Amino acid sequence: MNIYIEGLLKRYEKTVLNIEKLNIESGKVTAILGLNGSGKTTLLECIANIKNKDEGKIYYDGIEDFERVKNKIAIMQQRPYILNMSALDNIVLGLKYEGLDEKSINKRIEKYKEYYNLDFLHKNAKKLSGGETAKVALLRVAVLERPLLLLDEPTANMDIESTLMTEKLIKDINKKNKTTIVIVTHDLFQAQRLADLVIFMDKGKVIEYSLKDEFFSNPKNDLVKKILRRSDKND
Ligand SMILES: Nc1ncnc2c1ncn2[C@@H]1O[C@H](COP(=O)(O)OP(=O)(O)OP(=O)(O)O)[C@@H](O)[C@H]1O
Repeated sequence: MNIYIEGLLKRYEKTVLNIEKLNIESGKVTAILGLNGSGKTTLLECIANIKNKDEGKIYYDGIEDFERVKNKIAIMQQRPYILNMSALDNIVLGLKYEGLDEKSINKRIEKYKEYYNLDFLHKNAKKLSGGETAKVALLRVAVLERPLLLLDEPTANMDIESTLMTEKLIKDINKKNKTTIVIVTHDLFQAQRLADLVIFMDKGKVIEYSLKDEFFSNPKNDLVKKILRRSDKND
């Protein structure tokens, strides 16, 4: 699903999002990087219509009416809302809601189970660790197989192995289902491993947006240059 954004403004006490034009390409993985408070989550949540924008337009495959496309979009939020039931029930709830029968649900779950050691599936999801909770939250949206998947720091609480498996899962979803994926991350290496395109945000604006290789080898913006130079020195 293609996303085209025009004149997007979001204000609280001050303006936190101010995007003149942004095109998120269909079928690609786009990583959003940026410092704390730069507007990454707000952008993702405006796209998912969780937050109301103050001004501007967002087109989904050319359609501006969110109601017509809402069933094509899934979002994993930074602080996912976990229901007081088993981990497995949390994961299958969306599929049940969509009216899938038990056989189709089991088939769908089997497809995604191989990525992690899910020995906590029958535990109450409220009692899971941070990393386990993140896996439930991610699988819950992955199994829906919607054309647009928005992921807000999905691996922030995961160990290295789980992070790499999550990246494999994200790549597989993108390749097999041609899903458009937008992922917010603080991990430059993750963006390097995963993304086709990279966006860098600062103070609510997109200050750099390019193909991944171009972003890392030849950034245009001074702040981005400085950050990439510093991360090189820390290697
Ligand atoms: N409900 C709210 N009320 C007031 N200000 C808010 C609200 N939600 C977000 N903000 C402010 O909007 C700005 C952008 O926040 P946002 O969460 O989008 O940043 P972010 O880039 O995702 O940050 P981080 O990397 O820390 O997750 C911040 O200054 C934040 O304090």
